[in-house]
Amino acid sequence: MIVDKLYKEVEQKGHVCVGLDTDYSYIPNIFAKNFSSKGEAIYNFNKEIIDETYDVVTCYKVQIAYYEAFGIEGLKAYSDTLKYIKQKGCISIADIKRGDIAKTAEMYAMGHFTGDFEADYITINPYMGVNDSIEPFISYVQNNNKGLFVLVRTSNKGAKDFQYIKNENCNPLYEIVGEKLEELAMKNMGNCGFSSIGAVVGCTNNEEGVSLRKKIKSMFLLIPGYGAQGGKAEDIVTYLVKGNGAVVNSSRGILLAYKKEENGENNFAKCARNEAIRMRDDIRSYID
Ligand SMILES: O=c1ccn([C@@H]2O[C@H](COP(=O)(O)O)[C@@H](O)[C@H]2O)c(=O)[nH]1
Repeated sequence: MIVDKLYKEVEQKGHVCVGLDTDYSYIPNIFAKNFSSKGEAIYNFNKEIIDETYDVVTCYKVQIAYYEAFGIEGLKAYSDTLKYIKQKGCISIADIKRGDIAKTAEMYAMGHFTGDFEADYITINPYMGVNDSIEPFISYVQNNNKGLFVLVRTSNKGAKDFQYIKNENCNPLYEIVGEKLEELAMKNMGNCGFSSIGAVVGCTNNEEGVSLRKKIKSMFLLIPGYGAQGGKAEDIVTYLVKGNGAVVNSSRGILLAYKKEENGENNFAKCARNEAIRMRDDIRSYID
């Protein structure tokens, strides 16, 4: 199962997931001017970042919004980036946050687990219910070595608007969602002790982190919120199980690391590498 590969990569390379949220405005002019289109510049920027980081990070999360925003050429850059991640032998997470009725979800599954936009993992929004939002993806998990990260508790401030609403027993919605998903996760376990059905849990609101982790024991976590959103390494440890069981995304923190260095524009990929190593070691320093 794909989760076994992810687990092994974390063992070997740490917890860092590089977020390729490649806003065209992030690309230094000195680099972008070598390309005839924005899409080409975005893809080649990603390629440089991947080449400089793939030996020190575990996976790449490609946020589709940044590519859709540039239409067809953006989607070509998206597709080429996913293919390049695969060519380097790395794991890709397509952050697409899809959720719809079952028939439509079947098409999302086909669209993002096969063909031009094929990724190893995708992110799913469970709001429309298990049968519709999640079931249509399960056959790919079981038969095609694919994985899901389902939104459970997100990293943004607005998470509190709905996800923290409590039922009559004082259980917040995110916990109820987590418990339901855990049942499904337990039916799709890898050999590493985690499931290929994982959860997105932000590291910015951690008050009930320990109790949430206990309720979703089998789920491998994708943790956004580190760095630019204020999440810290000490917040991550709550979600690890024997030092494994989660990858931690940083997008702006890594892609824009060059802005903090003198002459960084000429060495943006090297700066990304240094930041990825710093982040990896920062997280490791909290694991005993
Ligand atoms: O709860 C969530 C779920 C997804 N995201 C995504 O992660 C990255 C975060 O980017 P940073 O620049 O490291 O803040 C981005 O793609 C979000 O769409 C999230 O932030 N929170």
